[in-house]
Amino acid sequence: MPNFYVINNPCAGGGEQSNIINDVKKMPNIVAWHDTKYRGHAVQLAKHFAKTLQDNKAVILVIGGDGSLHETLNGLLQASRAVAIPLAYIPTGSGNDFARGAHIGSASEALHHLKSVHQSQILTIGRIDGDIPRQTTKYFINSLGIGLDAAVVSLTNNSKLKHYLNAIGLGSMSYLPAILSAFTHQEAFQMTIINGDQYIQIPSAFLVALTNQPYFGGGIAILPGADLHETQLDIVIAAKMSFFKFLRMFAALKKDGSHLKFHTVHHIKLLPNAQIHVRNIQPSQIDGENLGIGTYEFTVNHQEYPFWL
Ligand SMILES: Nc1ncnc2c1ncn2[C@@H]1O[C@H](COP(=O)(O)OP(=O)(O)OP(=O)(O)O)[C@@H](O)[C@H]1O
Repeated sequence: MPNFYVINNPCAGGGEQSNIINDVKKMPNIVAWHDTKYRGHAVQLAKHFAKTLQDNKAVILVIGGDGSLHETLNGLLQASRAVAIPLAYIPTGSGNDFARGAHIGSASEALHHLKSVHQSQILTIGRIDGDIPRQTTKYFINSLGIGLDAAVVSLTNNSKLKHYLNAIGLGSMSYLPAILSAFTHQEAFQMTIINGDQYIQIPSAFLVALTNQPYFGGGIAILPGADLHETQLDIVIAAKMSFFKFLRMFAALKKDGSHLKFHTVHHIKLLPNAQIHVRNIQPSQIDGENLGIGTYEFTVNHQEYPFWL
């Protein structure tokens, strides 16, 4: 039986998950419990665990949304520990895209499933090095977006509507009004991708999603065929289009994933050390968390991480 070291975001999903929290607390193998107290706290807690834990049965159990899982993964990897500590997860956020991609279901299903896991499994995560927009290394579990989806994340995370929709169990719907608002303000921008020996120029990018799994934005299947087990990352780029065409593309995405056949949508499988350059100032998001605005010049790679799922 693993020893669970818990990082719980009490504010995830609007803080409406007290029943699940009580059930998790009853598990006999919880050896440490930390509630996050501020944005970024999970990074510090995870880094501390990675630097100090000497328990070879340790598993870090994250309870929260994609943002808390993202922070924990980054904290664990920033500590450069020789042997990685596996990550378990119970989704209590608003969007819960990782839970969808990993097929672990709702919080109660994930808790039920967690009790039957006996070993970790290796999943792929993304790693970016460079100016994003500041010089740094970051890891993502779901996606990194530049342009429209990042503007949507920024509007959603700052909206009161998310709070109200969370309260009535419709948190994942909170992205829809933001999509409509962001569309009217988002300008097209130029980007360059160096992928192996291919030099690809996109003159009027609008939405850029570097993705590790099918979902982003609270259940939007941007790349239906993607798989967390696949040792590869993809990039989906939508060029600027009319609002009418955007609605048609969105309808195709919702219906059967045929948005990828639109000539305004590009899908590229990324090779190791792919380089992304965006010289216009744009917003960006990583796993649903705002990264701010800036220009971009970074390298993308995939790597493995053990998950207790
Ligand atoms: N005590 C806290 N007070 C305020 N913010 C917090 C606290 N603890 C964590 N956070 C921040 O809350 C943000 C959102 O967390 P999280 O992603 O877990 O939930 P969510 O946004 O509801 O879910 P999802 O990302 O799946 O939509 C993160 O940036 C995290 O750092």
